[in-house]
Amino acid sequence: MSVAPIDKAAILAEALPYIRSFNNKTIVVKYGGNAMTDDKLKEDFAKDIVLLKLVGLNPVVVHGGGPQINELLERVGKEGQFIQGMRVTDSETMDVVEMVLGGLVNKEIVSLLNKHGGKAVGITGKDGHFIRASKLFLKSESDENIDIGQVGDIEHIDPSLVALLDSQDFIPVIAPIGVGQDGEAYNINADVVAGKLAETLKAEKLVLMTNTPGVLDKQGKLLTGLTAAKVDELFADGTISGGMLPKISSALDAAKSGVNSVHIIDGRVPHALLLEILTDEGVGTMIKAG
Ligand SMILES: Nc1ncnc2c1ncn2[C@@H]1O[C@H](COP(=O)(O)OP(=O)(O)O)[C@@H](O)[C@H]1O
Ligand SMILES: CC(=O)N[C@@H](CCC(=O)OP(=O)(O)O)C(=O)O
Repeated sequence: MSVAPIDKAAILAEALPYIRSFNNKTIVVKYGGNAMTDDKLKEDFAKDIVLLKLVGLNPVVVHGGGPQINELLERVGKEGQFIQGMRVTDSETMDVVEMVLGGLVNKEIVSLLNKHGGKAVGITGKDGHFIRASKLFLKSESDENIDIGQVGDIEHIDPSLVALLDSQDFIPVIAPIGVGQDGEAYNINADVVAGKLAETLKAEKLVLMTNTPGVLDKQGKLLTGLTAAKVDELFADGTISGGMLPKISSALDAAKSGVNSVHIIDGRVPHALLLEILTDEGVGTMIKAG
């Protein structure tokens, strides 16, 4: 479909108020492993991030890689297991998680951003000890601890490394791995890292990119706006499950902690990020604290 020149100009002009009001503001973008499937989409994502940086915003990328971890686990004869949306992580799985998140996925995103003119730097929470974590225990329905291995609960995020990179025009690309007291690695859900980082950096926006149009109701209809009360309802009646559980909890925590706007959007839609940030187009689900 070709767009008339006057319409193209109108679309560009529509971006001006957004570029102005987000000037120098931090935007945390979580790039989910499920949204990373297609090469063309990955290129488009990288171009969008570089464009945001060059027009004066401060994008910070946190990436996942759940499906990519599953793929390598399968190759070594292991099957991924999840409880409440969190991967059960024994020490062998932790090695695979570090290889895939800290190595393959992180460096692929860094390369793509740099190919399109960005100055991306890939880091994990071990770098400068910037994400400190301790062992996470999930709770059963009868309030008993469930041990899922080397999965981390974030104790503290030090914003100075990310701020330093931002100040020198680098784009931080963060793998969700935390570090414990004795230097041990912890696997942390990427949505949890993105939400906590957005809070710590006092980000203007948190955008979670995934593989659904947003949060769907039981009939599969998109819910464009969610409040805390509605989220409780959806948790209670089982509308939200699997990977959407930590995603919504993190989104809501970030909204409650002062992140101005929090969105879950469909990373399979080309340039969904630009549509969300620089146009009047509402895409996906917006999560509000109230
Ligand atoms: N109510 C819901 N609306 C949309 N997706 C949901 C819902 N409940 C569970 N999901 C699941 O959550 C998935 C997204 O979470 P996840 O697989 O962790 O993706 P990502 O890798 O992007 O973090 C969707 O693909 C879908 O299968
Ligand atoms: C504890 C836990 O579940 N960690 C995740 C980290 C990666 C992730 O969150 O990836 P997505 O965003 O693609 O789902 C995992 O091991 O899969």
